[in-house]
Amino acid sequence: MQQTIDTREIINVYYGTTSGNSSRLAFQFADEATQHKFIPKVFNLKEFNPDVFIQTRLNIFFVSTYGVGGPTSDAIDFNNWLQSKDRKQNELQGVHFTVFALGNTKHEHFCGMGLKTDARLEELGATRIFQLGKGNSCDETTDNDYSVWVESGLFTALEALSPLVTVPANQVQSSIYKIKEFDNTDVLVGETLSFQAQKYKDSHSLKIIEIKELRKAPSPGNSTLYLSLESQNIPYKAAQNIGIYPENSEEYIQEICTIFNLDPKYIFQIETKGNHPFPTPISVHNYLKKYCDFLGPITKKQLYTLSQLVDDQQAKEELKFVSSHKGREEYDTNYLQTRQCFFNLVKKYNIRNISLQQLIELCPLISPRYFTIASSPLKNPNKIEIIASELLINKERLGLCSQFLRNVKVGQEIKCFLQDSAFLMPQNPQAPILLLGIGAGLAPMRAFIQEKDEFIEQNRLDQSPFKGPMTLFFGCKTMSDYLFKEELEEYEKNGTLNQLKVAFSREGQQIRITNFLDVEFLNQLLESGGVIYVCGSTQMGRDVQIAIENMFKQVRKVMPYLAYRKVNELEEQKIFVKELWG
Ligand SMILES: Cc1cc2nc3c(=O)[nH]c(=O)nc-3n(C[C@H](O)[C@H](O)[C@H](O)COP(=O)(O)O)c2cc1C
Repeated sequence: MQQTIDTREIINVYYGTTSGNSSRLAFQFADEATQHKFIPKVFNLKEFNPDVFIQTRLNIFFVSTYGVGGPTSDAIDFNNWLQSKDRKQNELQGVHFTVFALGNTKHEHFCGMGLKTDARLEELGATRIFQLGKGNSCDETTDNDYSVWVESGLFTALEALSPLVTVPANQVQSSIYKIKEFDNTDVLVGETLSFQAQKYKDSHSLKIIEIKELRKAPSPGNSTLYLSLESQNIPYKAAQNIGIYPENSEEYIQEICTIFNLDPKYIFQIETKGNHPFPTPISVHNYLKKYCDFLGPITKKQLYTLSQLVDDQQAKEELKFVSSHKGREEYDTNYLQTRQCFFNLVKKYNIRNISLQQLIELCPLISPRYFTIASSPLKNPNKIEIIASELLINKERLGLCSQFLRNVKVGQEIKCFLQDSAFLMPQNPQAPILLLGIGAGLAPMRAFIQEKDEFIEQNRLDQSPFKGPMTLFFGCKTMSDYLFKEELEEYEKNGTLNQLKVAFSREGQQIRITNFLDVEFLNQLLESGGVIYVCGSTQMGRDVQIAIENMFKQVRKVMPYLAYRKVNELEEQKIFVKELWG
């Protein structure tokens, strides 16, 4: 008898992102849609194809807002297409859509891009399936806002539009990818890669020319590496961002191969009707090394699959529960906050029956890790320098990138790409500059100092973007964490830095750099057209924000409720520039 299967329609899931929030939610939605028996297909908006869009009934958009209510760079072409005057009235009739808009209430045009997308789709005749959702990153509630939105009836609305149908099993692509052994006689046809895989393929391979430890007494999790990469004439800017693709270590690769009984030398190709997730033919070893993220935060799709495979009944129930919407709090507290990953759980539950094909469908691609370049191309035209602090997860294992960087060797090439950071040169070259950095947050500050120093060395200070006085306040725990001590002191001695102050938070008087931010000092700096650059932890960013608010309240007598807005205005005018993490 022919086997049948209950299924719903295809849903196209589009996302436009810069820092990954939209893509994370798009993939999370896809996992949840699969559990509701839909067939989701996720696309970055760079891959947006109007013909595919118009022919697909169900569409969901996850779009973030940047600039003045504008799109992310990967969504610019889509936005131009959608907003173009060439669009005809009712051109999108028959298309059904819903939008989840991402933004931050600290910005004036909160969720502007999502709002514009939602309104324009309706204007062109598309039918809204469900009301627009908004995710606010101000207090990091985006994920919760998403959950609340979904729970307010998104799947009920989708299911009402697309009832279950029973079809012969062979008509449904139960899996997006099919694995096929690579046969040398195969004629290779150029594959279309997914957006992320194409980005990886297009990235540079830069050779490591030097690696050294910057701390005097490093220990696991308390180590800061300096890496110098051959820039191969690739033009770069001081304090630009560099995205580095980490790779899994040989020990982990071997362990995964043993657990799932995979032959690392097996070479395979992928058959798919969609885009290829990574370039093939490829060996299992290279797939596991370069692409398979089995150490990242556990996804709901992975938890659901593990619940199907685990033998223990209690574990089965728990995994199923946390993969569902009802279990979202437990998922957050017990799995995300404790940094559980696929690799750990597979070992914990002794799960061995996962095929290569399932692994490819379950594990996302390894994503790039971003660093801010710590050198100036003017001083170092042939090399790009990076400072990388090690990350220890749960006090027991190094993060994927930390492991990768700890094991790389001089001469090895690493995959990376460059992109602009928030640290742009000041608009007014005469502006006094205040640089505030803690730990590896010294990177962009060092790049700017080097840039100024080189202009001075070349006797061209009049052409420099940093003609005004430059001050650096650097924060670290102890004297042994004082990065580039001699170099920074030399910059102060030769006058590149007009002032250098270092705050040791665990030594002597235990001070933080915010202790240096006297309200009168800040007022004077800003009155003389100064610019403040901050790089470090989110907590430090908040502390600096509070120090500036205090200046507005105490010196300029601004009403307390307006002080916060005043600091936001400084941010919008690029007078207060920050790049924060963690
Ligand atoms: C430079 C910059 C500009 C931003 N501009 C806006 C804005 O105009 N309106 C808004 O609502 N959010 C704005 N945001 C907030 C982002 O949209 C929000 O953090 C979002 O969650 C990022 O999503 P992503 O990780 O997918 O890129 C901005 C964020 C940055 C870093």
